[in-house]
Amino acid sequence: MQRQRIYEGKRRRNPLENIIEVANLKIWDSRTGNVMIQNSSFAVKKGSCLAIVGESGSGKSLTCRAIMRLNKAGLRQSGDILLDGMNLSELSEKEMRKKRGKQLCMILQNGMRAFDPSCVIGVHLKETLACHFGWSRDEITARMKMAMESVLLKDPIAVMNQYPHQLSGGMLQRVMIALAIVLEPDIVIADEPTTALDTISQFEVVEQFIRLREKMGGSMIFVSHDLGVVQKIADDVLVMKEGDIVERGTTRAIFTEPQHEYTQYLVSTKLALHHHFEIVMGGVSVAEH
Ligand SMILES: Nc1ncnc2c1ncn2[C@@H]1O[C@H](COP(=O)(O)OP(=O)(O)OP(=O)(O)O)[C@@H](O)[C@H]1O
Repeated sequence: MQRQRIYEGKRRRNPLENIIEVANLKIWDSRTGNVMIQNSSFAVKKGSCLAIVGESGSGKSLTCRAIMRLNKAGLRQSGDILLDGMNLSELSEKEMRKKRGKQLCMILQNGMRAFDPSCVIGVHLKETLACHFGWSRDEITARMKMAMESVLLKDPIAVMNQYPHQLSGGMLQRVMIALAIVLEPDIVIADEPTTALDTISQFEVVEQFIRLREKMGGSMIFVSHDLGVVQKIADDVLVMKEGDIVERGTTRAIFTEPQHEYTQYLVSTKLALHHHFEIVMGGVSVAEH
């Protein structure tokens, strides 16, 4: 059924329910023949947030990078990835570059890796935005300033004049979120965006992600180890284990009635850890909801 719809042409005529559809995704290492993702199919509904959870090495990042077509050389992928009905697997690298940033925006685990270390943040932001929009430098600065203020970055102009290494991990993630606000992509893919941060920055950055969703009304894939955060931000959850999707469902269903033994294990252990985090932060425990 899903595959049939995929081959109706590059773009379907009817308004679609899903912003992303992944069908029969397989990822393997062409050098060793090792298959990391066997056969993965899932969809992200328009305007919703899909969380991908699972232990380290379960294939979450490979899946995200496959959507962006950014997996490292040597890794191959097959299957179909539709963005609003358009099959990304059929696009040339040049066409794909136009989609990245403008329509598909990825926020990485480590902000330091996202920015060019040799130039100040503002240069990177201007180059990125100038490549997608015909805005003047002043217009770009004004839009970025407004977005940066909205994610509570004080003195955006000073931030734009600093090098990545001069900013904290939390600040860099907020700059990335501000950039996503300006880019207004069809979907934001956030791959463990809070993992590299200290506890206080994690808390603040998650709040900004929640606001980003409210602002964009947008679609999101949110990869996280932290099920407490997932419970706050996601509408639906995919659970991955060793390259397979072992369970999927609404966030409520996953947390209240996990079916798979592995999901039951994740929910019980991770919520216990998050409970500790909430106590340390003085917030309300998710377990109390
Ligand atoms: N460039 C690569 N070449 C070969 N194998 C890779 C490559 N990148 C990832 N893998 C392997 O693919 C599997 C899935 O990795 P992936 O990074 O997607 O896991 P993950 O679920 O995102 O884990 P983490 O939470 O630690 O980021 C792992 O076994 C990993 O070693």
